[in-house]
This record gives sequence, C-alpha cells and structure tokens, in this order.
Amino acid sequence: MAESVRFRRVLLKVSGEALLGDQPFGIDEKVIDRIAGEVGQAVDLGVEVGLVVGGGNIFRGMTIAKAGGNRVAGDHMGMLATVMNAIGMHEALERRGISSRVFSAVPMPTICETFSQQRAERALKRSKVVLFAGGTGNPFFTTDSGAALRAAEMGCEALFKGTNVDGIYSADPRKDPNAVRFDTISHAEVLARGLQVMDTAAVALARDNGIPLVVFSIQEPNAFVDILRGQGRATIVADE
Ligand SMILES: Nc1ncnc2c1ncn2[C@@H]1O[C@H](COP(=O)(O)OP(=O)(O)OP(=O)(O)O)[C@@H](O)[C@H]1O
Ligand SMILES: O=c1ccn([C@@H]2O[C@H](COP(=O)(O)O)[C@@H](O)[C@H]2O)c(=O)[nH]1
Repeated sequence: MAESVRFRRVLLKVSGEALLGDQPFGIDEKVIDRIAGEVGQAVDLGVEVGLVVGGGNIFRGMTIAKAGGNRVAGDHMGMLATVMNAIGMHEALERRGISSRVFSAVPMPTICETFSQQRAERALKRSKVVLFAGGTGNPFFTTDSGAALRAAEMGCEALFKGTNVDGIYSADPRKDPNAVRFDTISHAEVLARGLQVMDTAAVALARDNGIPLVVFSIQEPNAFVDILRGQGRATIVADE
C-alpha cells in the first residue's frame, strides 16, 4: 500500500542561494544532487512535484538597481539566471534517472519548452518533475511570486519554500538573535507583520487562492520528504 503523505501535488521553491553550498557564486554540484535525490524520493512517495529554483546564487535584478542601473535589464538578467538553475536542476534529476521537464515563462525554444499550463498538467500527471523557469516572465517580480502563480495555476495543495532558515521568525533570524520562530501563522499575519521571508505578492496570491505555505530549511537533509510524511521542521502558513 502507498505510504500516506500530507499533500498529493506540491510546488517546491528552492532559493538560488541554497545552491551555493560553500561557494561564493554558482551551483555546488553536491548540493544540487542531494536536492534532486530528495525530489526523487517525493516522486517515489506518489507526490506530484512542480519545482521553481530562484536565481540568487547567480544574479538578482536589485543588484543593478541599487547601483543606479536599469532595474528592468537587471530583472531580465535575473530571470535568465533562474533558467540556468532550472537547466542545472534538470540535469541533476536526469542523472539520477528522475524524469523532468523545463518550462520557461520566457520563450527560448532552442533551450527549453515555453510554459503551457496544459502541457505542464499532463507532465505532472505522468509523475514527471516539472521545472518552472523564468519566474513570472515579468520584471519587478521574484521567483517567490512565480512559484505562487504556478502553484495556483497547477492546483498545488501547498507551496513549499526551501530556504536557508528553518521557518518564519518574528524578524530576520540572520540579523536578530532574539527573533522568535513560529510553528504556524496565518497569511494575514505574515503580511500584517511585514515578515520578509517571502515577498508580499507571493504571500497575498497564496492567501487569495487558499494555498498553504510551508517554509523550511532546504539545507537540512531530507527535510522536504520528512515534512511530506508529516514529520520534519517547518513553519506552516495557513488560514485560521
Ligand atoms: N521574518 C523572517 N523569517 C525568516 N527568514 C527571514 C525573515 N525575514 C527575512 N528573512 C530572510 O529571508 C531569507 C529567505 O529568502 P531567500 O534567501 O530564500 O531568498 P529568495 O529570494 O527566495 O531566493 P534567492 O536566493 O534565489 O534570491 C532567509 O535566508 C532569511 O534570512
Ligand atoms: O518573475 C520574476 C522572477 C524573477 N525575476 C528576477 O530574477 C531574479 C532572481 O529571482 P529570485 O526570486 O530573486 O531568486 C530576481 O531578483 C529578479 O531580478 C524577475 O524579474 N521576475
């Protein structure tokens, strides 16, 4: 009999920064291989997995904007960074024999497929991991928003954010040693308190579509699968 899991279809957002490992830039092959393996375990549990990888290990548009440059051009570069990471993750999955497809919000047909909800749906139903690259395809957004958008479009039961911290705190735990961690919190409270672990647009989109958020440390080996099994450490964001 199939093992029971909390969700049957999820969107996993992995922050680009998490792929750095010990490096200052780019992708640590050991890290991406471990994450690919954990995604494969989720598929083996019968979970349909959509995957969004951020671009923070390569480029963020705000870097250019803060230096007085053109934000739109910077965001275009950031979106391309997310495509690079998606291709890297696709390779890592395929090396492990985990079938996956890359759909980009920005058409680049010689490199990967252009996003189509219908084709992504068919791929998920066939137990393929679906990588959503290029964020929303628009500047002034982030991959958190892209992940919330795809989670809504694909009818995901939860949006997992795998990041460098083990949940949502009352303040950024990397800056405030007195920050207090939440086990559960509502979307409304995350927004009202201005908690920055995910961007506001993403939290609002998840709230409006009744999608719970699960914030956990992707640095913690097996956390993703443990949480799917009803164990593991995470902050759950859900309506009261
Ligand atoms: N209230 C909070 N609770 C938890 N983390 C917070 C909070 N406020 C800010 N953060 C910070 O938010 C970060 C999460 O964002 P993350 O690094 O995953 O960025 P991202 O934009 O999603 O991904 P990328 O690295 O691809 O740009 C954490 O590392 C944490 O330091
Ligand atoms: O919809 C989107 C998604 C992303 N961007 C740009 O890409 C970078 C990297 O994404 P992160 O979410 O920060 O990892 C982001 O900083 C934006 O510059 C975008 O423009 N639109």
